[in-house]
Amino acid sequence: MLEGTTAGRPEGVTFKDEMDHIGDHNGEITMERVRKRKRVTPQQDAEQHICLKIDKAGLEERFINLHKGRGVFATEDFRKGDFVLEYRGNLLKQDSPLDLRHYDDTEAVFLFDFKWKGKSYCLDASVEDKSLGRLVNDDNKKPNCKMKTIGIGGMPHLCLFAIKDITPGEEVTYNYGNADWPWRKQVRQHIMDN
Ligand SMILES: C[S@@+](CC[C@H](N)C(=O)[O-])C[C@H]1O[C@@H](n2cnc3c(N)ncnc32)[C@H](O)[C@@H]1O
Repeated sequence: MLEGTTAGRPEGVTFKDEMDHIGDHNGEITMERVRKRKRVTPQQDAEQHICLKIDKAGLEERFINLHKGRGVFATEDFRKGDFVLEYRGNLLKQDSPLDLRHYDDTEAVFLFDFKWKGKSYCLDASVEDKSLGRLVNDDNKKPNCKMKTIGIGGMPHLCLFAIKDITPGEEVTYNYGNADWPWRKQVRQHIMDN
C-alpha cells in the first residue's frame, strides 16, 4: 500500500503516473509504470484514488454564497455510475457515542456517522485539508451522487458515485440523509414566504 505525503500524493508520483497506474483485484496500486492505460471500473477507480489519497481530476471547489458556503463543481463530464470523490478524513471507530464537546458547530457538520459490517464509525472531516469530498453539499430532492462504503484492507472508505450523468458546471451533491437539517427548513420557509 502506498504512503501518502502531506500534499496527498506520494512522493515522486505525478498525476500522469497516477493515470498510468493499474489497480490489482485487491485494490492495491502497483507502482509499476504501464504504457497502455487499462480501462478501470468505477470500483477500481475509487480504490486507486483511495490508495493514492488524491481527488479526481475534473472537479473544483467554488464559493457559492454566504448561506451555502463552498461547494464542489464538475469541470468535466461524469457518467452515471462513475466514482466521483472520496469523503476523506479521520476514521473513528465508535465503541461509545462520540463526545461532541470536542467539536464546535462549524466542525460538527463535517462528522459523518455510518455503519459498516455491523460496527459504528464516524468519519471526522473537520480538518481543512484541501480535499474536495468534505465540501460536497446536501441535496435531498435531486442529488447527482450517492455515498457508498468501499472496504480496503479491512477499513471502510466513504465514496461518492454519480447516480446520473453530471455535466461541466454542475454542482456535485448527495443526500445527507433524513435528519432535520436547518437549511432544508430555510428553503421550505422561503418557498412558503414567496
Ligand atoms: C460538509 S459541509 C459542506 C461544505 C460547506 N458548504 C463549506 O463551505 O464548508 C456542510 C455544511 O454546508 C452547508 N450546506 C450543505 N448543503 C447545503 C444546502 N443544500 N443548502 C445550504 N447550505 C448547505 C451547511 O452549512 C452545512 O453545515
